[in-house]
Amino acid sequence: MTTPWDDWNHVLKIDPDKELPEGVTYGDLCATGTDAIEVGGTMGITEENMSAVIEACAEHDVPLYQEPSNPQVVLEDDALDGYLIPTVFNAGSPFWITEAHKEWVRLDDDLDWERTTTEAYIVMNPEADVATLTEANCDLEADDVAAYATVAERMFGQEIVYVEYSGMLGNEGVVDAAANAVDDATLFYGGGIHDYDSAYSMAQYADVIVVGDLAHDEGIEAVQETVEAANDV
Ligand SMILES: CC(C)=CCC/C(C)=C/CC/C(C)=C/CC/C(C)=C/COP(=O)(O)OP(=O)(O)O
Ligand SMILES: O=P(O)(O)OC[C@@H](O)CO
Ligand SMILES: [Mg+2]
Repeated sequence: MTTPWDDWNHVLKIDPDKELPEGVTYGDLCATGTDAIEVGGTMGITEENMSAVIEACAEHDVPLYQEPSNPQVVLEDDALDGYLIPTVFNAGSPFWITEAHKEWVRLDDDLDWERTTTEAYIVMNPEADVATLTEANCDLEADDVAAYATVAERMFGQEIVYVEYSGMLGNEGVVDAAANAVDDATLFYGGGIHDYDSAYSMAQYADVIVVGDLAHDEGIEAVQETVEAANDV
């Protein structure tokens, strides 16, 4: 089976709760050469701020995905190419593994399964909002992460395994181990990518690097450098 993310090297994650640098537009971000835009964040996400970003990006020619942090903010919008739904494999509470998902399915009997895919998160930065929210056990060695990645792919049939260091640059050995542990699944890496070299270092192992805060903190040229690195590996 081929999936859109088979061909991706770079994803730009836009947080609807964060501002853009002065003079930067969503259109500029869409035109950085990134392979896809993911709209999502952990805290402060509402239907209003989500739809504002999705509307602004929809006018531009780049694949557009929503990454909802809870069922209440999922938007039905034809401009979206799909929904990437997190499930946190090392969460401390089952709510973030399957329970939020159960509630979503219970409350919506008309889900768009064709456009819905889960992402098997392994959350690694204990300081990140996503770690606090999900009570993730981030005290993991490379072999733990590799085993989670294998469980995600082989036992739970996950197409996307996501090593998430949101807010900090991760450990290359950990990402390498995760890469070696998956076969067909697409490995996403995100966290702390801030320039060409950091992007290149993680793109050596991950199939797709995800760049987030850089777009909000630095702007276009910095993001373009990371796109270049992702495509140079
Ligand atoms: C069932 C549905 C529709 C949703 C549930 C989805 C789940 C399980 C979400 C839990 C994990 C989560 C909140 C993912 C959101 C994406 C993410 C990891 C964003 C990065 O977050 P941080 O960088 O930690 O947070 P901020 O940038 O918001 O501070
Ligand atoms: O914001 P950064 O640290 O780039 O992380 C990107 C992404 O993995 C967050 O979910
Ligand atoms: Mg963040």
